[in-house]
Amino acid sequence: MDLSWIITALLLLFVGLLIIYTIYMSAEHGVFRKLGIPALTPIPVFGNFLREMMTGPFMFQEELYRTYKTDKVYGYYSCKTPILFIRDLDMIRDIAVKHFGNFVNRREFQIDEPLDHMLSMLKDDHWKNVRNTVSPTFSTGKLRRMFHHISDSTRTLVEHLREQKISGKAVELKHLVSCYTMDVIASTGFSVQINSLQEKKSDFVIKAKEIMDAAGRVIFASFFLPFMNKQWGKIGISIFPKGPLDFFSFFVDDALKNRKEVTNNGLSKRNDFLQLLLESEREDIMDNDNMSKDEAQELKISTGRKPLSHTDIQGQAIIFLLAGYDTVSTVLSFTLFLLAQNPDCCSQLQREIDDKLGKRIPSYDNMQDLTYMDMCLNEAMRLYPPGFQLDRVCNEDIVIDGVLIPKGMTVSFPVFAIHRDPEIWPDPMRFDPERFSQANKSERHPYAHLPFGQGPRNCIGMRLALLEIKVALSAILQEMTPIICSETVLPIRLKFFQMVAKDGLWVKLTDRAN
Ligand code: HEM
Repeated sequence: MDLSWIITALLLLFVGLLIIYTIYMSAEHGVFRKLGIPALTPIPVFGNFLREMMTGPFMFQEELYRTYKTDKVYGYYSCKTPILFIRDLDMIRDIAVKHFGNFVNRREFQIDEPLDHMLSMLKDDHWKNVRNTVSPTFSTGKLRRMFHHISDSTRTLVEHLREQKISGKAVELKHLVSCYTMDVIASTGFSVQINSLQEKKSDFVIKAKEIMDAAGRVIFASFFLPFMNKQWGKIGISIFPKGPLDFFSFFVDDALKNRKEVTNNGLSKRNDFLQLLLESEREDIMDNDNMSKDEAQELKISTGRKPLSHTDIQGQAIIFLLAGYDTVSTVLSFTLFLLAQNPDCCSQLQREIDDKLGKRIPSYDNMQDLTYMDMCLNEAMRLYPPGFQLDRVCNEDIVIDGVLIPKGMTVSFPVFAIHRDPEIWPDPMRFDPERFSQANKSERHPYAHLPFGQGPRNCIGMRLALLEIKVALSAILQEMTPIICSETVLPIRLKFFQMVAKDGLWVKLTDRAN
């Protein structure tokens, strides 16, 4: 055959595929017009994705929130997928709580096993079963038993900060605090003792970071090649880096094997997340001698619970790592930074700590009555919420408050924009913990503040997260004060796609005595 024929045939094939791809990617681009919902005008294939990428998700969310100021809901297209933003707080409540049964699942992303078994990704009854099984891990009794792990990691962090304070050097809070949260996860999750501040070469730290850095690739694959979802594995391509995933899968398998031997030999058990997952494999958990009556009761309530599969267990071990690392370090580092910027609030918080704790090492019980600390944390999470956009997928046509939401539609809560809405939060960029006093709170819509989401699918790790943050914050502020310094860059500018300060969160630490 003549070469020019081959080239023409290939060209035609390419153009044909391009047309099919364009039609496929743009097939749903008229949905908001049909529903009579205001929306951005999409361009073929990309929808409004390019605009979102150019503006960055934070600014994009705020821009739309301002544009559709008078609308309860409005839409945009994330490549192929229509996304319905819900601006109205009553509607958010209805979706997250009242009609939860119709909005159980989240938007699907392309991920490989065992990541597709992580709680955050599971659907319907599978999600319900795993959530019921994992929930007791975060009960008071369990958190109390994990507390010494948190205490130990806090001591390491404070010792390091003390050295920095003495040297008079500026510190970048996000980096330091991330090392702390990695240590806490390794110990509370897996009873692995690491010191990330010293051992930067620890396999655990390196592999965990590699997994977390792969998020961009997952988004790209899911948005532009949605028809390939679930197909990558079949053609031998792993969207997530295979090495670190295997590392964690083997790590979990190995730990589970050892634990089973310990249990079978009647030796004493570990108090960590992995141990609880292991126990969930067994159906005789109600008679487990390692549980308090309350905890056993909590489990009994979840009747019909099936034991978790091995892949389920691997998935939960990995989500424990992914969900608990960056979120906690973001909140803790921004809170310390905002306190450095607002010395009056910092002094008030230190007075509360002095009052409730004195110089004692923070204990589990002390953490429950630090009300001003709760107010500071809530205010920091208002300004810098790690979960800045939350979504649910509608599983049956439903009309809420006069708006028809069709089956399959992804609805999204614009948390970042709601948290900075001047009509809800006057002078929104000002750090003002008083916004969370009982009196001020009672005057506001309860769904105006959503740092941990809402309803049955909210953050399962909230209590552990707050405990970690409060213990570290108390121990640091008991003996030192963060202050802004010549290295501090203000105002805070966020990275394009992450809740991370572009220029770092630089402060100096001074002695309380000064
Ligand atoms: C300050 C730290 C944290 C923040 C701000 C945070 C925030 C969130 C948010 C906003 C959601 C989505 C909720 C929704 O859709 O309504 C979520 C879900 C989740 N979080 Fe957290 N989180 C934090 C720490 C943690 C920790 C420490 C863990 C576990 C160790 C954890 C585990 C999870 C899991 C498993 C889900 C998915 C729950 C489900 O789908 O049922 N989070 N988190």
